[in-house]
Amino acid sequence: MTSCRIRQASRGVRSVGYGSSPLVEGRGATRHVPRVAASRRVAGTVALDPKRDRIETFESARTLIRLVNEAVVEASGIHDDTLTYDVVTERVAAALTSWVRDLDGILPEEFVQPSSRGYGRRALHVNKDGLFGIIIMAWAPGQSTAIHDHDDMWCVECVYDGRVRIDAYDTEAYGREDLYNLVPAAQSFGDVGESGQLIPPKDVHKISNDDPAKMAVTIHVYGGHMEKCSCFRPRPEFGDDVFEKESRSLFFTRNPNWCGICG
Ligand SMILES: N[C@@H](CS(=O)O)C(=O)O
Ligand SMILES: [Fe+2]
Repeated sequence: MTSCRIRQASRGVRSVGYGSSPLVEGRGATRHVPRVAASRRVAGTVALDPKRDRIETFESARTLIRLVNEAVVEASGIHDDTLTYDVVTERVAAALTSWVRDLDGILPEEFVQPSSRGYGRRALHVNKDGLFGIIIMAWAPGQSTAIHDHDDMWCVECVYDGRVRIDAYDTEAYGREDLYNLVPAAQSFGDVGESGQLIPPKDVHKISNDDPAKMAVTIHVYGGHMEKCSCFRPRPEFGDDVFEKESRSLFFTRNPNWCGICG
């Protein structure tokens, strides 16, 4: 459950967006090269200063956290019946889009690395009062989620790099508590700087990077600490569109190469 004091009033899925990013071979692993701020691109070349760039990415990430915090806290502090999930998600979506597009936001490179064990999932920030969490996801070509929900939390997703596909589903009771008919409801694609909202109970979806060659990176803001969600497993013995709902724990991607002095 979200600890956000925001009343749910409407629901829906809106499209997200993505762009392109190169993959280069690093030492022993494929390395994803983060986007470079547009202001640093000069006639197709980039003036690189690795140390300055590195510091700049953390400064930029702090700006992202501040903008999201302002959007959520302002919306949460208003005790008004007219305030809905729509308000907070729209404010957060505007903050994310503005950070990516207008501010040329750039993330520290460890957040955008692919993982061979499924899409990369790394926490950038968890609000100390449990109001929201910002998770960065890195999608290698072909990687995707299972069909899942968001444990009753609102969510805003924004494309930072590449392009993702979002498949949304409607759920219908099947006649047994843990079984549901899933009906494909909407398919959309997100490009760089585009944001989309997912508001329960209309939040059953799957995200994938179906580009065969390009990475995608997305920024996800949830209305709390999301430590579990429900996944929907096909149960063809009951019918082609019948799925069983199962609770799953969510984990963060670990990369042992991050620590240079590990014993
Ligand atoms: N909800 C997924 C990513 S997405 O499909 O919204 C996760 O937290 O890993
Ligand atoms: Fe999700």
